[in-house]
Amino acid sequence: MREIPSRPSRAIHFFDPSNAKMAAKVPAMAGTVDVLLGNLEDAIKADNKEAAREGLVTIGRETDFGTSQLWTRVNALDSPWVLDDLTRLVTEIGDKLDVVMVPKVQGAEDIHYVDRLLAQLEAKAGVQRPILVHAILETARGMANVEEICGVSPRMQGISLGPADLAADRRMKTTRVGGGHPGYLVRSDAAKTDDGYDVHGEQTPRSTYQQDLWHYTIARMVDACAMHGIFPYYGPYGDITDVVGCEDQFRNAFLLGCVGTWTLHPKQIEIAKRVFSPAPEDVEHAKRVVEAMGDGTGAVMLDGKMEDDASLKQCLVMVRLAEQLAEGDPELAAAYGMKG
Ligand SMILES: CC(C)(COP(=O)(O)OP(=O)(O)OC[C@H]1O[C@@H](n2cnc3c(N)ncnc32)[C@H](O)[C@@H]1OP(=O)(O)O)[C@@H](O)C(=O)NCCC(=O)NCCSC(=O)C[C@](C)(O)C(=O)O
Ligand SMILES: [Mg+2]
Repeated sequence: MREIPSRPSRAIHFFDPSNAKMAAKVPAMAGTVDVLLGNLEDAIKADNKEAAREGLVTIGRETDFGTSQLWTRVNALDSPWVLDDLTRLVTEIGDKLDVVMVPKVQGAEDIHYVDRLLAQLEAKAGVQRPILVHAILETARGMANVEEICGVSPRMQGISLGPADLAADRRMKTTRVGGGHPGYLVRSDAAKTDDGYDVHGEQTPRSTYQQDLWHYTIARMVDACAMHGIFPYYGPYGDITDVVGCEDQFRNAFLLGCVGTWTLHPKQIEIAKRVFSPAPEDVEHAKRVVEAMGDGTGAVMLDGKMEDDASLKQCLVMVRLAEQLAEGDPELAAAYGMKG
């Protein structure tokens, strides 16, 4: 495989295959979510690890996933479960499994190990197409090695941010699973008063703006992925009830270059699909720029703004993403004025 297939993956929807109620919902979700991910790692009770693995084997065998991809998140490489996770899943449902997500990746050696093991198991099981690998960025060492991790194997499909483990490993002082923090802010300067500076804002209030705790991490992850032609994703937004904060965090990641995010609860799926599909008005504008730029060289004025070779490239990113999403979604195709 020379190029990682680019398929829509706006929402990577997590489910617990050992939870009968959740598992029962999966067949009906197939075809409506870009990625369905059977989670075996954190959030699955230790006593349920085997039930989750076997539950995923059953779901994998019995479900017609339609246009959805099937991914899994296996247990960590230093856990007692991962060897059985990989062995059982590849030999039983390897032909259905698109991507294996590996948690707590520290460096190239972790991906080498998974790559070799997958190759051995695929050969043993007669799986005809390579199963791809996705790493979660959730340790400081993984972060320091992110460029190397992205380029270490032709199986590397992408990287997601793991904000909870990463925060703990870095000793950040947030206890939230992703999202911002009200204490991480900047404050405007104090106003000058006759007797000095009004540092307490008693006469002139000092405005504050919350900043994005994850900006550096996501931006660096996006660069590392782009450099190696693989795909970056935001991760979980743990405050399920805060749909507004969730949408904002997802959109920041979309604007910075991420192609998708995780969804932990059904109500986050619609948010992810909306945010990671470009807005129809942005696609419309991008199409007008492409049209106006003719052979793609030189500079033109459109609505009072300069457009040139570089802005044309920005617009092509938007148009190509819209085309890809329109292909499988008649509603989006209509909104974008494209062929479905
Ligand atoms: C948050 C929880 C406990 C709330 O679960 P709940 O049952 O309390 O929620 P609910 O609102 O009452 O659920 C409504 C209905 O939706 C169902 N439901 C609920 N969730 C799902 C789902 N995902 N997929 C399919 N169905 C779902 C649920 O079964 C229920 O069905 P019902 O109407 O028939 O009673 C639950 O949604 C859940 O367990 N979600 C997945 C959590 C998960 O996978 N966490 C791990 C990823 S984040 C992580 O690991 C960190 C990271 C990256 O590693 C790092 O930053 O370090
Ligand atoms: Mg984690």
